[in-house]
Amino acid sequence: MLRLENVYFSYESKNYILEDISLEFKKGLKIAILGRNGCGKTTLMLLCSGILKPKKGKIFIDDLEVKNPRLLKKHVGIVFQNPDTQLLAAKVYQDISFGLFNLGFGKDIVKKKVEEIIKRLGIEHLKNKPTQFLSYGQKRLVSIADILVMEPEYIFLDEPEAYLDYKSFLKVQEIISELPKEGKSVIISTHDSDFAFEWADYIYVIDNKTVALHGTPDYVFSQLEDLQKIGLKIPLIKRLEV
Ligand SMILES: Nc1ncnc2c1ncn2[C@@H]1O[C@H](COP(=O)(O)OP(=O)(O)OP(=O)(O)O)[C@@H](O)[C@H]1O
Repeated sequence: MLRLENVYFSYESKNYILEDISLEFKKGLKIAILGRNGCGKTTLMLLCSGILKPKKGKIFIDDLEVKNPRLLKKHVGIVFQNPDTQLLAAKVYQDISFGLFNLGFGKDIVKKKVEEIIKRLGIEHLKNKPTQFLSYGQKRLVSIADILVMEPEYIFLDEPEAYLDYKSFLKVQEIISELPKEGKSVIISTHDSDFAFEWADYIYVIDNKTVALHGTPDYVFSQLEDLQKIGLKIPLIKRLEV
C-alpha cells in the first residue's frame, strides 16, 4: 500500500497548493483522483512518485516511511499528461527500452519485454519510427509503454484520455482495467465524472487544497450537495436515477 499522512506541499511561496492530504492507494485497485482544473491532481501524483517532496507530512510504502524519494521511484511509475516531457530517445523502440537498459537488463530480456508491451498497446507499426515525428496521440501511447514496460506496482496516469482518439483510449482503458487484476494499483487523475464513476473502485475528490470527499463511486456520487459545492458534474447514470 502507498499511503500519504498529513502531507502539505507548496511550490515556491508559503502558500500551500495541497494541505493535510491523507490517503491510501491499496494494491490491486483502480483509483481515480477527481477534481477541477488546478486543484492539485498533478502535484499530488508528482509527490506520490517521488518527483516532488512534501514540505510536511509523511509517505509510506507498505508501512515503511519513505525518507528518500528514490524509494518511491522504485515502486511507482508516472505517465505525464504531456508526452513531450516523457519521451527521451530518438526512436520508439529505444525510448521504450531505455529504462530497462538503465536497470541493467540484458538485450534479450529487454527485447522480449518491449515487444510484449508494444503488442499489448497495439503500436507495433510505430516501433521503428522517430519519436519526433509521432502525433501527440502516438506519443502518448509510447509514453504509456515507457512506464508499463518497467512493471511498477503503482501506475499513475495523469489524465489518461488526453490526446487519445476513442479507439486508442479504449485500448488504454482495457489495459488499465486489466493491470489491477495482476496486483498493480492504477491511479488516474481526471475531471471526467462519468469515466471515474464507470471505471474506478475508489475515488478521492480534491478540492480546496485537500481531500474533500472519498469512497466508492456510488458513495461519492451520492453526495450531491458536496459535489455541487465543489462544482463537479454528476455522472449521467446517477442523474438518470434522481
Ligand atoms: N511548477 C510550478 N510552480 C508553481 N506553481 C505550480 C507549478 N505547477 C503547478 N503549479 C500550480 O499548482 C496548482 C495545482 O496545479 P496542478 O497542475 O497540480 O493541478 P491539476 O489539478 O493537475 O490541474 P489540471 O486538471 O488543469 O491538469 C495550480 O494553481 C498551478 O498553477
